[in-house]
Amino acid sequence: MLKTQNPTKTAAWADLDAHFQDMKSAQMKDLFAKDPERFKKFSTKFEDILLDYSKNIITEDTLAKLTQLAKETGVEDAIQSMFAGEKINQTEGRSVLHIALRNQSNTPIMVDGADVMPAVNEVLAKVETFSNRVSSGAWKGYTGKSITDIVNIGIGGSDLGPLMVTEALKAYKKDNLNVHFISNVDGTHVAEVLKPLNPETTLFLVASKTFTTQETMTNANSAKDWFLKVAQEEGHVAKHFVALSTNAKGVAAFGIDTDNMFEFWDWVGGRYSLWSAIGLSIACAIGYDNYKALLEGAHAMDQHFATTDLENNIPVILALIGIWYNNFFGAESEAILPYDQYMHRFAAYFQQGNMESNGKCVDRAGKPVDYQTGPIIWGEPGTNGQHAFYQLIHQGTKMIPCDFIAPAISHNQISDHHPKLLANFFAQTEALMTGKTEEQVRAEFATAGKSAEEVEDLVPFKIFEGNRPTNSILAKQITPRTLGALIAMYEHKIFVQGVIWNIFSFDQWGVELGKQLANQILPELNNDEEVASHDSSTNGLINAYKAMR
Ligand SMILES: O=P(O)(O)OC[C@H]1O[C@@](O)(CO)[C@@H](O)[C@@H]1O
Repeated sequence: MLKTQNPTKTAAWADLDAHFQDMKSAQMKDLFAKDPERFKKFSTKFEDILLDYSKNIITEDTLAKLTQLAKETGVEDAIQSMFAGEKINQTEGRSVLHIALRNQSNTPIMVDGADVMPAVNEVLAKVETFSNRVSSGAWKGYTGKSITDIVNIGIGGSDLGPLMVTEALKAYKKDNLNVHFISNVDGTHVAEVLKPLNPETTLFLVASKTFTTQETMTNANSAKDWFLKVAQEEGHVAKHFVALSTNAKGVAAFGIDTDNMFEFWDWVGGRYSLWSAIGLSIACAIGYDNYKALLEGAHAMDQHFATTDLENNIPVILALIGIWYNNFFGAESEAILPYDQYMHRFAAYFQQGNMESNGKCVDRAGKPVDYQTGPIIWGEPGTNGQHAFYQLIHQGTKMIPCDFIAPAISHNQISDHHPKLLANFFAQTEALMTGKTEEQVRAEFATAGKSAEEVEDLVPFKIFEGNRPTNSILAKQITPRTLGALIAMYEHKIFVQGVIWNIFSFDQWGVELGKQLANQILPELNNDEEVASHDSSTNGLINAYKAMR
């Protein structure tokens, strides 16, 4: 069980509050000027990943006080509890063991007195066999043809992870296989994905932990109708549909042979499930060996997280810096900005990972919190973001802590593209930290031959206050191992923040009400009668819809 401790009642929090009074006007430029060793002190390496957290409004004293907060809120014990398989997902009575899915050391991990590793390894072996058969062409469809297209049907954690990883590792994709993703219940998504495909050579992975999710089951049934319209016989379904789920009964009821089911367990959270059978599309797309390397990278980060003291623990450092801005500077969002087009879904993945984990307002004692918890996560690849929202990050009224991520080596070495990308990667965090003073603006105008009178009115708009915090994560290259480590790093950052905020990070009750009301409204849409069972807005909208269709 996790310790229940209101963080704001700790001595460390009071100490941080006082410290913040000194730091709120601190300028990073001054901190760098005072300490030429600053980069060395506030950067660290993990394998081929360099984390530079020196462009933050922190001192060694800040980090010491934040680390004390982690100690007083039980982070060290919480880490051990998670790795020991304790049921820390308390409201659902479950362990939280995505770390077991990638436990390449194969050390026993106990749940209810049984080691889960044999079952984990059995499913991994099945994933290996299956993905090798599909990617080698040995798996044949009902007309004897090899599979050319894989369609993952899932949503949330049963979509975002496989999608993000197969995009991020597209450089490793098998040439003979295309992978597609259907998630939205909007008929457009299934229609557009299936349009170019051939039922004879298409394999569907129905990915759903519960096998009850409305969008996924609707899309899966439409896909099955599309397939049977050509294949005709129900018996052919077995060669073209597999299920990734914890719910064998639901899988059988849908009409998928449970021999074609890849199971996982209730101690795998949906948003932490890409390491489980939900990752089957990844293994098919990039090959099992690369999928294993992804797991190995995450495992290496797990071992760092579980064995490194708080002061040098990378997920802990990132978590504490995030809390510093979220709870003391009042920052309400964080941007993840990968300077790598393949990583274009990385921020979206952590919208669920972070916001579904820590978007909570009730603490572990069941009491409403009176402090900020999870931030809003957003972001787009660089350099595109620079031409979209960096204006606000540089000169807006909001502090937006940003994580800049870039590979030193691109998978696509075309002329001088990558050096230009990296120049922007380096320049943006420098600009956000240093800004541009009024004197510098005036000097630039003077150098351009502009008289003071000419430009007087423009000067205020060209000033950059700077002092905008960023982390820089420079990886040698985005390989399966590196990506696995990066994902695990952020997973553990989220975990640490949830522990400190005294919330439960592994349930998601907040997604239930909308579904419940949608199920009540759905039958009301199946007739032309006027509805009056809701508020006037919802009634008005539904009735207007009925009048339009
Ligand atoms: O994998 P499944 O059971 O279909 O759930 C899909 C997604 O739906 C949720 O919103 C929970 O209902 C996410 O937590 C989850 O990843």
